[in-house]
Amino acid sequence: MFSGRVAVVTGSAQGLGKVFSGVLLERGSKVCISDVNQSELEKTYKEFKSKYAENVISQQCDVTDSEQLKEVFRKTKDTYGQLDLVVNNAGIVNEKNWQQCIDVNLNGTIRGTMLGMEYMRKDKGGKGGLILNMSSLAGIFPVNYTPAYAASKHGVIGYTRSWSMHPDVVNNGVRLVCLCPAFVDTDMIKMDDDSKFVGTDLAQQVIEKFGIMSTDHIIPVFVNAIEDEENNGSVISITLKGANKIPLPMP
Ligand SMILES: NC(=O)c1ccc[n+]([C@@H]2O[C@H](COP(=O)([O-])OP(=O)(O)OC[C@H]3O[C@@H](n4cnc5c(N)ncnc54)[C@H](O)[C@@H]3O)[C@@H](O)[C@H]2O)c1
Ligand SMILES: CCCCC[C@H](O)CC\C=C/C=C/C=C/[C@@H](O)[C@@H](O)CCCC(=O)O
Repeated sequence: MFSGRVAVVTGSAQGLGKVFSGVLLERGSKVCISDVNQSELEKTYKEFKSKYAENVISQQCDVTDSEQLKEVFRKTKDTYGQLDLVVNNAGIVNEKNWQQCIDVNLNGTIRGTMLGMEYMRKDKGGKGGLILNMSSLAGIFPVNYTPAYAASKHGVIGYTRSWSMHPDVVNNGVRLVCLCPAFVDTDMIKMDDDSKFVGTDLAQQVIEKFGIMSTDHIIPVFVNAIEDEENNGSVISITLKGANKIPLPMP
């Protein structure tokens, strides 16, 4: 299931993207890691390269820049000859610069999804595959201290679910899944920047309610989404209590 498969993971210099890339490499996949943060990307690349040799390549990429993202896909296909998995993981929290928040989280995911479909659809020369989009519990609940972030993550769910129901996509072997974790122990949840939230105290209260998961907590759900080839269109919440498929709300 993993051995010999080829993946693109955005925002993979650190945090969940780095963890996901490590999981794939450990299981024998080939991975193109990419991130806007060149210095952190270089460090992660060196670390992975020493363990996984030619199974890892790296390409700096800001997901708000279509040409840079296209280059990630081009390089991956040129190097490994195929593409089987796209993890649209790059994300930020920034309520002051809410435009950037939407552009990275939602538009970046849309760009990555479109490229993923272009490279993996059977009618376009691909072999089918999985597009795994990172949403959040903030894509399911309203979040009063990060409204733009919540909007971006709600958008990721709507976008992913919509394509997963399109016959041209389903019939050409591409499936799409959304992961929606609560708080995970990465730099994202650090209260280190006033521009992130509109009310750090409000954020703190919700973090206390949900607790903080280790990145390890997310791995089995990530692995299962890849292994379960029947899984298309799922939106999966992940909290300390476990993982649950969120049913479609009916009007
Ligand atoms: N940590 C959490 O509590 C949590 C919970 C739910 C969902 N998520 C989502 O998981 C994903 C990963 O977040 P994380 O917790 O690992 O955060 P993180 O801040 O540790 O990592 C995010 C990575 O994305 C990169 N990035 C930021 N802007 C980018 C851009 N324009 N182009 C390319 N890369 C960019 C960063 O440089 C960083 O390496 C995000 O989509 C986030 O919204 C995180
Ligand atoms: C502060 C860090 C910002 C990063 C956000 C991460 O993506 C994680 C967001 C995770 C969960 C947020 C949930 C918020 C829910 C509340 O606003 C509330 O509505 C939930 C109420 C649920 C209940 O009462 O059962």
